[in-house]
Amino acid sequence: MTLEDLRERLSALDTQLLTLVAERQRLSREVAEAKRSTGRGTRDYQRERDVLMRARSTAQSLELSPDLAESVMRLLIRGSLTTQERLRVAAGGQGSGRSALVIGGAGKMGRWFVEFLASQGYQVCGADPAGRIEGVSWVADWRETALEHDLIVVATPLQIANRVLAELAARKPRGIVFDIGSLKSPLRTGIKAMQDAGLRITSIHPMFGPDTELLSGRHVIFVDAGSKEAIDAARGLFASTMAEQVVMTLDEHDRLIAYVLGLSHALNIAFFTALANSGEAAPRLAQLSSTTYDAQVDVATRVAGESPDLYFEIQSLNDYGRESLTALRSAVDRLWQAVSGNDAADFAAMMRQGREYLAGRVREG
Ligand SMILES: C=C(O[C@@H]1C=C(C(=O)O)C=C[C@H]1O)C(=O)O
Repeated sequence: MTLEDLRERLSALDTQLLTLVAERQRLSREVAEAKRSTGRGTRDYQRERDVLMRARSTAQSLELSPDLAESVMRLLIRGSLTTQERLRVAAGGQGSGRSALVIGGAGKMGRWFVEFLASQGYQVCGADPAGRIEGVSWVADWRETALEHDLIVVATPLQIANRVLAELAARKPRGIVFDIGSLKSPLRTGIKAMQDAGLRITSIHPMFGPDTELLSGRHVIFVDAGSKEAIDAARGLFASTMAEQVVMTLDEHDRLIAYVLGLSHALNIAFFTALANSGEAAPRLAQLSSTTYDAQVDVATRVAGESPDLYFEIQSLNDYGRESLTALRSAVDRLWQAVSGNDAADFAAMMRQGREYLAGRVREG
């Protein structure tokens, strides 16, 4: 057989494989329906384990790599979970007959919320001078609307969000209002103005990016701003997803985020800055690779591609931001001391402490 013949056979096989994948996706939609009618949850870890174990043993008998089989099955399970979650969100949606306004609707997370709310049956209006989404009713300036919506989502950059909340407090909308800011300290005065006006305000932080399709394994943080009705409604929006809900206070949120976002961004910024300043070594590094270096470069590349304005806000506007940066500086100092002082014992102590700490927080893949 020629190379062309062989490739033709491969292409035919690929079509067959994808036809089967489509069939699997169709069946998983039926499974979603069966689970919903019997009141069962979407995700079933036991079943997933069985599917993966079965794939591994089938692979073995076919002389195929069990790791390859497992990776393929993980992708397929992810695909079917995404489909099932979407169906459940649509079926469980409380938006029918209700309206929502997304202020900052053309931004990355604003768009995510426009689509998420529309999929729950909300009549969504976007407000953003910077752009619009085709097929969605839109105003450039939210102040032009009568603010009669059942739900108002504030999805603008942080400092604007604080001003929007303060202005909303003066307009006294009857609906439930929440922001989706990555930090809450810069929103303190806006949230307080809403509380003082007796309005239904809460504050949420979806811990995922705008490209996220499957919420399983993701967290959504809900900050209690004193209105039970508002926090319950916001939590209700995510009830039919598989996202994990966490409730905390404003200060607790920012202290944790100083590490979860602040520290990890800072570490990557320090990493690529050190690399970029490495002079002659830099071009040669590109030709080498090691597992750790490649993985770190991947993360750093994503960080370097993010918005400098947002990332600066995340560092500078957090009341607790200096705490995590100081922790990073002390850690680098200690490493410096251990290495330059030839202190192998302290170096080993750092490694051991890290291993023990990280072993306590392994997450499911
Ligand atoms: C399809 C199902 O739903 C989910 C997806 C699975 C899969 O794609 O194999 C397995 C378990 C569930 O988490 C199911 O429960 O069978």
